[in-house]
Amino acid sequence: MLPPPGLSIIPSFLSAQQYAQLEELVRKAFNSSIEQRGTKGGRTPLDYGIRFDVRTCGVAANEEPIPIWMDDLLQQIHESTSYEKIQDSEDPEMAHSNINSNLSINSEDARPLTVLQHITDRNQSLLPLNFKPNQVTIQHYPPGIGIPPHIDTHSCLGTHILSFSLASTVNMQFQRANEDTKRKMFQPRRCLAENSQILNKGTTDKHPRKAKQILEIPLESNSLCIMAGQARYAWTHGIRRRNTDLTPEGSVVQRQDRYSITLRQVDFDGQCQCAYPDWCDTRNHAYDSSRP
Ligand SMILES: O=C(O)CCC(=O)C(=O)O
Ligand SMILES: [Fe+2]
Repeated sequence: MLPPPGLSIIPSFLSAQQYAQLEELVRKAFNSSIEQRGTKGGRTPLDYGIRFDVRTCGVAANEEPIPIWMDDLLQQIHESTSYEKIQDSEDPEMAHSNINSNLSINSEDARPLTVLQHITDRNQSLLPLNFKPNQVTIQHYPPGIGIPPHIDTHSCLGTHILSFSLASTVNMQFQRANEDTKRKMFQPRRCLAENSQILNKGTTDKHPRKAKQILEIPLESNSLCIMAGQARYAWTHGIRRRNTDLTPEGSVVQRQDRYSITLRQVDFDGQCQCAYPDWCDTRNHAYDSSRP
């Protein structure tokens, strides 16, 4: 099983100094925030630029601008657009098609796969030239906490979803969307599973669901994960609620406090043009994005 076309993971994204500075400021933002909106299934989100509500999957205005201390990260992301062959980037799946790997089928209790060494060719464009995130969410995941499998809302959240990881490595799971995904996505509260998931203390599922083809990929600190194409529109991503993960070599690692910075380009009137109508709220009229 290959990783979803359109997925890129860039390790050591910032210089060591820039990374250390950013991690300190992210921790500080949580400690000093007077405006914490409570936790979402154990995660604490802080939104900048525009507010994204993971429960309704909608966006709303937000007074808090993207802080200037994120400038190094934004600048480095901007530089990721300036690789050559920009003109080829219209089809993000092509731009990412050479994630070359020896990946194999993975089930929930198998070892995770790694794509950290499968970096997109630097001669390919990772992001469109006009990519400019206007919505940033920082999340804190204490050990044992995850995020249910989901596809970021098609209509309002743009063609590329970025996630920068800090502090702890965590395994992210990717799965091709299916009927079950559709049912969950277009029900009144898409992330209903959030609070009903059982905290799994083990490294792997006690009762792995058979035939579930799930790719598990470690996201190391200071790595940038870019989801485009199928990875963004037609595969779910999520993090299981557990205290430990397996490395690709099979060792058990204890999770630490993890932070992530998700960056998106929001279009309030967005009409998604993707090729995956099954998972698309623009095409699926049962979905009402104005729902509270
Ligand atoms: O924490 C992460 O790396 C991903 C977060 C995410 O998928 C989301 O907020 O939509
Ligand atoms: Fe997401």
